[in-house]
Amino acid sequence: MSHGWGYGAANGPDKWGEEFPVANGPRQSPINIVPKEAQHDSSLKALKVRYDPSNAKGILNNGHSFQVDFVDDTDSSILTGGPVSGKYRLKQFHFHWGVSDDCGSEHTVNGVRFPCELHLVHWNTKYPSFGEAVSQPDGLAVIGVFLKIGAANPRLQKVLDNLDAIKTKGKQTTFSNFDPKTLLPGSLDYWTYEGSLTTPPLLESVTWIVLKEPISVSSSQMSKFRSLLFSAEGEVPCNMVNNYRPPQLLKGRQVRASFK
Ligand SMILES: COc1ccc(/C(C)=C/C(=O)O)cc1
Ligand SMILES: [Zn+2]
Repeated sequence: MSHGWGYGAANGPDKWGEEFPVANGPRQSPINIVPKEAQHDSSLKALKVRYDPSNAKGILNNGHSFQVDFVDDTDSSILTGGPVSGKYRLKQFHFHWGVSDDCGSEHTVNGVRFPCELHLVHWNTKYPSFGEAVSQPDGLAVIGVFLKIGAANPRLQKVLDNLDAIKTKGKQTTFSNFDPKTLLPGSLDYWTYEGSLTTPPLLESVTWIVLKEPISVSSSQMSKFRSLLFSAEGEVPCNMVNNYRPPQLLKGRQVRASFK
């Protein structure tokens, strides 16, 4: 690719393999989840997340999505249990969404796409930093949460209220006192499989934990996501939509379910 990766025809997911050959690797994400083919594994533990709202630091338009970054220099916001061993620290969360309500999620369920998907990115504290963990096969654990059109979500709105301040690529603002646990559904039942980052560098370092139960988002709230721009201030405006990678080949991987 002559210019940075993105989601357009010239630099989108079909082109990423030119610069990032692991795009065609054995454990790429996202995938289509087929519940009937996901085996219940009774040895899977319940997911445990404990986040300290004071760890929330800032919110950034990174030109591909927007992310909320967390202070990760202590074990105050961690994921334990579930399919992982040890402690994984929360680094950031971000979203993927479509140009309309009929697409946007990265994982699909029986081929069904949701309008949006939340990713909470955690790194394994057996490594000294996120930067070290991101290239290790057990380096990251990402919780994926589907968003389904329904009632407006007041907890999500606390995040969306900050998007006007980060409309263009590179803009960031402070974002404090927020507990990402408020974005999780009532049930923490999950599917899990071994996969990868879904954006370049597409490193195969992620234990995916995809929650079965979606959270709600209104169509009006989805329009707020779509008000962001991929482009920087002063550039030709390009709406930030369809920032999702389509499902990748399973290549023999097993998807396990924490529930019957
Ligand atoms: C080292 O650079 C990185 C770039 C992106 C990511 C993530 C967290 C990608 C994704 O969410 O798919 C990590 C590291
Ligand atoms: Zn993501």
